[in-house]
Amino acid sequence: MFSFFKKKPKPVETPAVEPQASQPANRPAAAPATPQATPPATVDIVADTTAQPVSPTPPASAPAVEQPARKQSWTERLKAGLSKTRDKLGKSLAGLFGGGKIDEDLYEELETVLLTADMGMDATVHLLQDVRERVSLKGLKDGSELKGALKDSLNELIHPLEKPLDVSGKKPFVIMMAGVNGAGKTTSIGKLAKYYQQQGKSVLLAAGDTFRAAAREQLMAWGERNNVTVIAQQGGDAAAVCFDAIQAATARGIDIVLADTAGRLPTQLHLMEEIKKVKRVIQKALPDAPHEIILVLDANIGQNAISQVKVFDDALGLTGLILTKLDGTAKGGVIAAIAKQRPIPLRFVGVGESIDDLRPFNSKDYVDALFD
Ligand SMILES: Nc1nc2c(ncn2[C@@H]2O[C@H](COP(=O)(O)OP(=O)(O)OP(=O)(O)O)[C@@H](O)[C@H]2O)c(=O)[nH]1
Repeated sequence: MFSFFKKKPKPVETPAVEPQASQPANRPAAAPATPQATPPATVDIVADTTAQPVSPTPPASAPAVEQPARKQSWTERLKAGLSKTRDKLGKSLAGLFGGGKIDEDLYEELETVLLTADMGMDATVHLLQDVRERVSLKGLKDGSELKGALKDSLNELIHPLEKPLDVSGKKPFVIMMAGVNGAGKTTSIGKLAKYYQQQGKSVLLAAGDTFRAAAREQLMAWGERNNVTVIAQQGGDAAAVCFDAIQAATARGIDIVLADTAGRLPTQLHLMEEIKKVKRVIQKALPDAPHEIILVLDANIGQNAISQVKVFDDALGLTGLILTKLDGTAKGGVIAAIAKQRPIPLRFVGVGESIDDLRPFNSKDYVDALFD
């Protein structure tokens, strides 16, 4: 019934990122279908990959990722990734920071700029109040001095989200992923698996997205290329896949289990019930698991992120967030909205499709990349 494969483990010091191995587990070009309450009548057969050699070429569904001639540093990539938000914010702020008296008109303009960067009303009101206090405390007079005050204020607001995920102390450490369709769960799992592998940790993947056959194949192909065990099941029970994966990880002394789940909208109540069941079954497999429940958010959705965070948090008790696709949006200000309205630790941010484009969130780097 269960089909899983494992490549012979290579030494941990396996050369970090070969061009092929560096590709994230990409989805096929076709848009994902909204999952159905019941699994599709016909399901792609999961090949028994136990004895299959590693394919030297990536599957068609994994588009090539161009490697830059010179590898950019993370700060450079973060800055490049946030360029859309920065352009929008920066252009508007340039007028405000350009000089001139700090007066009510200027505060009004600042309010508009913050709202259009998707910071949301609560965070905007908070930031304005805080900037006003800083201005009066420091006796600032000129608009050009506002930039520093705003940077400090924003950093203070979002800094509490900077809580790197500590995966030590539990073995296996079980991370469960949740989110809407196409948010970037499967891709993030591939990136995280590589991230933890590079730290010398053993990783096992649970292909719990049993609605989208391509997601399972995506994970299996990725696991095969990167010597990571993937537990997959042909058919519809995500909870069973996760249960099986945790048992396998426990038996093999694996450090980290990354459990994928199907994309779902917070309004699809039956699917929200299904994901609660996945969590309960994980708890049955290992009483204190899942140790981390991450909601993966696509930064393009801006303010909608807040309602997603609230519903998934109420259903599952989120312990972390991943914000993907910051590179494709001018809505990077949504982090401030999250910090104000539901401050769940932002474990990682994604600024691109390459394997290195997912990193732990650092509030100062983020603010610097946004303003400088
Ligand atoms: N530009 C950019 N693209 C990203 C990022 N993260 C993920 N993607 C892309 O987003 C698309 C969707 O990613 P998936 O990982 O398949 O999404 P998913 O949440 O697993 O989707 P479902 O299985 O339908 O729930 C893929 O094309 C990814 O390459 C990012 O940080 N930046």
